[in-house]
Amino acid sequence: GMRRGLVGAQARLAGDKKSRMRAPCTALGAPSLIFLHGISTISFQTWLSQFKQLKDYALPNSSWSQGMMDLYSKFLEMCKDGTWKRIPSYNRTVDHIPGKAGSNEKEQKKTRLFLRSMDAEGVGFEYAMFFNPSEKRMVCLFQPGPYLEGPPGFAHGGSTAAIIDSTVGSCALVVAGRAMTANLSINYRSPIPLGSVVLVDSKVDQVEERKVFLSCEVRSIDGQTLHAEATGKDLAAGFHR
Ligand SMILES: CCCCCCCCCCCC(=O)SCCNC(=O)CCNC(=O)[C@H](O)C(C)(C)COP(=O)(O)OP(=O)(O)OC[C@H]1O[C@@H](n2cnc3c(N)ncnc32)[C@H](O)[C@@H]1OP(=O)(O)O
Repeated sequence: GMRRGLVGAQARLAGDKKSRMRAPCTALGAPSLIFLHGISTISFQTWLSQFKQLKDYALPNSSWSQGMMDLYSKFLEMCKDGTWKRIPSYNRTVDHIPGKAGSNEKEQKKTRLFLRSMDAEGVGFEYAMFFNPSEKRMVCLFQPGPYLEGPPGFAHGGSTAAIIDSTVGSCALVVAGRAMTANLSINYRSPIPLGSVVLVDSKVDQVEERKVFLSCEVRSIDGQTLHAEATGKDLAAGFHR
């Protein structure tokens, strides 16, 4: 139903030459409001994002291994009943903030989300996140590329810290609203081979006023290898008083 609604909306927009001629610059404004009816907010935003040219980087590309693709499909399947939600990923933090997406302010144009700083596909951080609201759990499918090397053939500890921080941080963000990582403690248990796929699995354990306590494990797909474990504390809001 949702898909049919979108296709219908696009067809109507494309076919409505009169309104396009009358107001070519308001394709995002008035006409889109008409189509809001009957379309869920999320799918509407997804549909809208194509006009704002926001590229979602958490979608499969040719660098993804079969293991990454299989895992991604498995999580997409688990999204169907609403248990899990796919989290889109843009290359600027500001585009994740509702109401600020697609903002063209000069200064913001120059910034990039650290994990999306490499343009070539597959060389750096390839990842996709899924959120489970009832478990307050954020899982990140992560395939480290060749430019994240630390020890020969293995991921740099800083890159592991970065993906853990982002996963834990996104989890805190979704659960508690605006949040900053105040503390992150990582134990590295076994090196992560470059090009392999691991699961970064984080959850909120406790919330005490502004303090959000999180834990995280990085494991191989089969769960047999523990690569890293971490605990973190995020502080929600208040930091921008
Ligand atoms: C959806 C997709 C989106 C995708 C979007 C992408 C997501 C990316 C996420 C990236 C996440 C990051 O990298 S964040 C960037 C890295 N982090 C930072 O730069 C944070 C730098 N630090 C700070 O700005 C500040 O220290 C804060 C905000 C963390 C805390 O300052 P504050 O707000 O003034 O709080 P403060 O009064 O000091 O402390 C409040 C209480 O917390 C405790 N507390 C404070 N700091 C700590 C600490 N490090 N460890 C333990 N406890 C602490 C205090 O003891 C106190 O407890 P009590 O006395 O009340 O009991």
